[in-house]
Amino acid sequence: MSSENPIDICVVGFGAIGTLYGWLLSRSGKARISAVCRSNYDTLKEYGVDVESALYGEEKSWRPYRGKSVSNQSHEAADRDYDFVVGCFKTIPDVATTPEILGPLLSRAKTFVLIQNGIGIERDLQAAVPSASVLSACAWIDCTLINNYRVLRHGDLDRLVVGFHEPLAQSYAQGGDVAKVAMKDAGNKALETFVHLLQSGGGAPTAAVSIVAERWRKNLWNSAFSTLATLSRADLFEIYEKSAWEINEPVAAGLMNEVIQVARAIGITEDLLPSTAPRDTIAFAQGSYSDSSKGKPFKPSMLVDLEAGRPMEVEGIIGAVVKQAKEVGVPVPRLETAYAALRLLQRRLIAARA
Ligand SMILES: CC(C)(CO)C(=O)C(=O)O
Repeated sequence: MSSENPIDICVVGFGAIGTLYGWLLSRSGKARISAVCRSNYDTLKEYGVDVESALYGEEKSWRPYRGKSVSNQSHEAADRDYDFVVGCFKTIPDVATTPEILGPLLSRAKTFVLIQNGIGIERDLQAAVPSASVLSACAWIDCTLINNYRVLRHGDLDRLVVGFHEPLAQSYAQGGDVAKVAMKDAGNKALETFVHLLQSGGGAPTAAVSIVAERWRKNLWNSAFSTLATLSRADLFEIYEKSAWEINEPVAAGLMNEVIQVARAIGITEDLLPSTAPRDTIAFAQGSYSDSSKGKPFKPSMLVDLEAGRPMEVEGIIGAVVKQAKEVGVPVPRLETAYAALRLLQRRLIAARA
C-alpha cells in the first residue's frame, strides 16, 4: 500500500461479493481491508484467495490486510475505528438483523455501505446508527468462491450502482436544517470517496441519483427471476428455453409490473424508474440467457442458497414489497403467491439450521 494514511475498511461477509469488492478496494492502494469471514476464515488465513476475474484480471493468494473470524458476531474486528464498514452478508432479517450482525462495529464507524439485495434493507441500520451515513449498492455480478474458497471466479459482468440514503428525519430533528445539510454533505462526500476508491482499484461503479429507485429497479430482476428459478429449481437457460419462455414471459412481466405499481404508489416517479424498466430487465436477461450454447447455466443466489440448505433473502426481495403493497393498498396477487411459497421453503431451511 502506497498511502501514508490508509483508509480503514471493514468488509463484513467475505463471500464472493465481499471478496471481489474488498479486493478492488485494496487494489486502489489507498485502503486497507479488514475482512470478517465465516466459513472461509481458515483458508483465507493460510492460503489467501486466488482471484480469477475475466473483467479485472488475476491475482494469486491475495490476502486482505487482516482477516477476522465472524464466530464472535464481528467482535474480533471491533478493535478499532473504520472509515467504512461494508456489509456484504445476505440480508436475512428473519434470522438476524443487520444491527445484530454488525454488533459492536456499529459504534466503530460513521459510514456504512450495504452491498446487498432487497428493498428497505437500510432501514434498521439507519435506526440503529441515526447519526451515521448509510450508503447502499446494487450489484449485478456473477461471481463464486470455488475449490473450498481458494478461488474467486468472476466473469465479465460487474454493474455496481452506489448511492447515499437520505438520513431519517429523527436523526437531524434537534439540529434542524443545518444538521440536515451537514448530514447530507457527509453522506455525499462518503459516496464520492467510496466510488473513487473502487475506480482507483479498476472498478466502474456508478453513483445513483436515487439509490432507493435503483433498489426497486434491481428488485424487478430478483422478484421475477430469483423467484421463478427458486420455486422451480431451474437455471436461467431453462427459464428462457423457447417453449418454456412462452409461459414464463407473462409471469415474469406480471411480477415485475406489480413491483412497479407498488414503487409508484410509494412515490417513485417515472423519471427515476420508468414503466419500460420491466421490458428492459427482461431484454437484459434475454441477451445473456436465451442461447444455452453460450456460457454456463446461471442460478440466482436465492436458488444457490436453497440448494446449499441456507436461508434465502426472501424478506428483502419479496416480503418487503408485499408489506409495502399492503400499506398503500396495491393488490399484488402474484407476489403474494410467490411470497407464501418461498416463506414455506424458508421455514424449512431455518428449522433445519436451528
Ligand atoms: C442479479 C443477480 C443475479 C446477481 O448479479 C442477483 O441479484 C442474484 O443472484 O441474487
